[in-house]
Amino acid sequence: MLRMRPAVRPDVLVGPALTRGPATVHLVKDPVSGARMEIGVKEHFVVVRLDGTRTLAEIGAEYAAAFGTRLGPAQWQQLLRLLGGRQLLAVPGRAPSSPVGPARQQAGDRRQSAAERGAGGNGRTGRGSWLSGRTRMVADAPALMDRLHDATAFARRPAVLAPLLALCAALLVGEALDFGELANATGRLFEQPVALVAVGCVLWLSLALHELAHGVVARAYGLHVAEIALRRYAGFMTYLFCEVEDVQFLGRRGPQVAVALAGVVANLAFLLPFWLVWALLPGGAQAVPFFGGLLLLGTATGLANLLPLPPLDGYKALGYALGTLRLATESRVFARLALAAAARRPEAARKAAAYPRRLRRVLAAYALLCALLAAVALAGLCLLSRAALPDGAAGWSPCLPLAVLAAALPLRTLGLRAAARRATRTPAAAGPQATAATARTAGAAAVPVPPAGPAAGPPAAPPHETAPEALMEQAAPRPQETAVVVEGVRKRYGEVRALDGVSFEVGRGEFFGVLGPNGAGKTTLVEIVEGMRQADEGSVRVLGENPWPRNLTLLRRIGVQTQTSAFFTRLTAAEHLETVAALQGLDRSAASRAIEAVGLTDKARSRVDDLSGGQRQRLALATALVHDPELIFLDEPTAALDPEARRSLWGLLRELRGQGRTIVYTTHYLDEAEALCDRVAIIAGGRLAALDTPGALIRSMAAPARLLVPADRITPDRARGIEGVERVLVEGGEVVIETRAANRVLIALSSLVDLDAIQTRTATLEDAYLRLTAAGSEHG
Ligand SMILES: Nc1ncnc2c1ncn2[C@@H]1O[C@H](COP(=O)(O)OP(=O)(O)OP(=O)(O)O)[C@@H](O)[C@H]1O
Repeated sequence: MLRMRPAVRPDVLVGPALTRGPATVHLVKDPVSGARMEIGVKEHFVVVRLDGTRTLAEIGAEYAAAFGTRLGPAQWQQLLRLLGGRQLLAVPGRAPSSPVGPARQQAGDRRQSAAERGAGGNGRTGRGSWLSGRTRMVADAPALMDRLHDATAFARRPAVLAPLLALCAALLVGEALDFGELANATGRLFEQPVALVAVGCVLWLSLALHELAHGVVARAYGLHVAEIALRRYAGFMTYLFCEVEDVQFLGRRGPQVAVALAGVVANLAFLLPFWLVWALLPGGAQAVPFFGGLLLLGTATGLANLLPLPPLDGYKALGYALGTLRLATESRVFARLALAAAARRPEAARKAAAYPRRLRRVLAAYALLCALLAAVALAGLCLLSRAALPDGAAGWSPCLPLAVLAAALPLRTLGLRAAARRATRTPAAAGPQATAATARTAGAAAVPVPPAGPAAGPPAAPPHETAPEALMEQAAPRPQETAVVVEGVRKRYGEVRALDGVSFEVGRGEFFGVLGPNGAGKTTLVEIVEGMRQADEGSVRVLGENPWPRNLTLLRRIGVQTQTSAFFTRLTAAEHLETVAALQGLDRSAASRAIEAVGLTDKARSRVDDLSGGQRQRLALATALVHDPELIFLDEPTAALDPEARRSLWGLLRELRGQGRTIVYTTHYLDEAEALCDRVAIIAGGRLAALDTPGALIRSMAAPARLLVPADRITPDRARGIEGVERVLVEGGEVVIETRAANRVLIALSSLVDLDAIQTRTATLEDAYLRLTAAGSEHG
C-alpha cells in the first residue's frame, strides 16, 4: 500500500490556514459538486502532497519529520477512504477535469455543475415560496460577468481608481459638512410620497450595482460568479444579488477584502453625479428633497454595509482580514466560555485556555464590539422614539426598541431563518441529484480505497509502529457547524441519577452514535436533546435553538424515529404517510418522496399490518423523514431485524448521511456503530465514558489481536511457548492465542501449522465498549 502514488484531483480547491475557534483549519472544496469540508493542519500537510508523484511512504517520511509521528496503514486507509468517498481523488488514465490553476477552466466546470444542479431540479432558481425565495435573473452569470469585467477594465486602472476613491472620500466629507441641510431635505422627502418612491427605486438600483461590483472585482481576481438572482423577503422586499464563490480560497487577504468592500465603493461612486447636481442646485429648488434624501439615505445604506455584523460586507472583510471563520459564532462561544471561566468553572477555563493568545484577544474584542453596537442601536431607537412621541408620552420611549425586538422574532420565522438555513446547508444536502451529478463528473476513485461498507476491523498496527497522533480523528469530516451542543446536562428521577454532567457536540452532517448499557441514560439524554424532557441542569442547543420548552420551529427541522413508532395500522403505508404529512401541513408529494427515499414504493399500497419487521422500520424512518428534517434521531432502527434486513437498512442510513443530514443514532449493535458512525459517545452510569471515532476508541484500547488455531493442530502449551504470546485459551475447538506481536507469532506458527487454518481477529469496538462501560459503571 505504501508504494501507491494517489493524487488529489487537481481541480480540488484547498484553502489557506484559517482559525476557527481554537483550531487552525483549511477549507477543501470540490468545485464540481460544490461540497466543502474543513481539514486540520496535519491532513492539509498530507493532502497537498498527494500529487501522484510521491509514494505514501515518502509522504509518510516527510510527515514523521514534521510532526514526529508515523502514519500507519490504518490511518492511510482512513484518509484515502475519506478522500475517495468524496470523489476527491484523481482517476488514473482519465483527463483531469481541469489542467489546473486556470480559474477559467474551473469556471467552465462550475458553470456546468451549476447548470446540472439547476436542471436536476435542485438548482436554486425559483426556489422558495411567494413570501421568500430567489429567482435566477441571468441564464449565464459567468458570461455576463466576463463581459462586465472587460467593459469596466478602465475603472480598475490605478490612474482611474485612485481619483475615484479620493472623490468618494470627498463625498463623505462634503456630506458631513452639509449634514444639516441634507437631514432637512431628507425630512421633507418623507412628506413627498412620489419623490420618496423615486428615491427608493434609485437606491434599489444602487444596491444592484453594489452586488455587481462584488462580482466584477471577484472576477478580476479569477473567482467565479455562480449566479445573479433576485431575492425576495416577506413578499414585497426584493434585491438583486450576485453569488461569488470561493473568496476564502484566494489565499491573499488584500484581494479578499477588496471583493468584500467593492460594493460600498460602488454605492458611493454611484452617488457622485447626484452630489454634483446637489452642489449646483439653488437652495429653494423643488428637487432638493429628492437629491438631499437620495444622498443621505444612499450614503447611510452604503456605510451601514461596513458594520462588522453578519452578513454585512464589513463582517466579511473583517473575517478575511483576520483570517478567521465564523467570527461571530466563535466569539459568542468564546465569550460564554470566558464568562463561565470567570465564574470558576474549571472545564470552561481549560477550554478557554486552549485558544491561542492572539485569538483570545480578537474574539473578546469582537464580542465587546457587538455588545457595544447593540447598546448603541437600542439607545438610538430610544432617542428616535422619544423624538417621535409627544412630550407627555416620553416615558413610553423604550417601547419602540422593545417592539422592534418583538417584531424581529416573527420576521425570522417568516423566512429569514429558512433562507439562512438553506444557505448554510452543504450542496450535498441538496439531494440525491447533486450527488449523482458529482459521481457522473468525477467518476469513481481509482485508488484502491476500501469500499465504504462495513469496516472489517482496522488492521493491527505492526509492533514496531507507534500509533500516530490522532490524525484520523481530524480527518473525519470536520463539520462546518455544530448541530447539537450539550453542556453539563444532569437529570435525576428521584434518587436515580440518570445523567450526571454530560457534555458533547455533534457537528452538522455527522453520523453520531450514542451507545451504552441498559439504564445508562441514553434515552433520557436523547429525549432531552429532542426537547421531550427538561434537564435539571446544563444547557442544550439544537440547530442553534433551545429545544425546551417545546420549540415548534425546531420540531419542523428535526425528525424522530422511536423504537415503538406508532402507525395507523389499518391504513396502507402510503395512506399512513399521507396522514402524517397532512398533520404537518404538507401535501401528498411529501409522503411519496419519503416512501421512495426509504425504498418502500412497491409496498406503498400494502396495509401497515401486513408489512414485515424490516419494512415497518423503513416506514418508521419515512415517517421521521416526511418533512425533510435536517437532523434525525434514530433509536435502534435495526432492533429485531434479521442480518440481511439490517444490512439493507445500513445502506439506507448511509444514503441519508450522504444527503448531508445529521444523524444521532442510539444502538446496542456495536458492529453497526463501528460501520456507520463518524463518532460515538459511550454513556455509562449517566456519564460520558468516551467520545471518539470508532477507530480511535479501538486503538486507544491497545487490545491484543486474537489468532484462532484449530485445537487439533497445536496444543495450548506449545502455543504458550511461542515468544510474544500473552495468553492462550481454548474456546469451542479452537486454541485462541492473544498477542500484540501478531506478525512475529504468525511467523513462528507458520513452521508448526498451515497458515490457511489460522483465523485472525483484531480488536473491535465491542472490546473497547466492554472495557469502557465496565470502567464507567464502576465509576458511576
Ligand atoms: N421516568 C422515569 N422515572 C424514573 N426513573 C427513570 C425514568 N426514566 C428512566 N429512569 C431511570 O433512569 C436511568 C436511565 O434510564 P434510561 O432509560 O435513560 O437509560 P437507557 O440507557 O436508555 O436504557 P435502555 O438501553 O435500557 O433503554 C435508569 O436507571 C432508569 O431506570
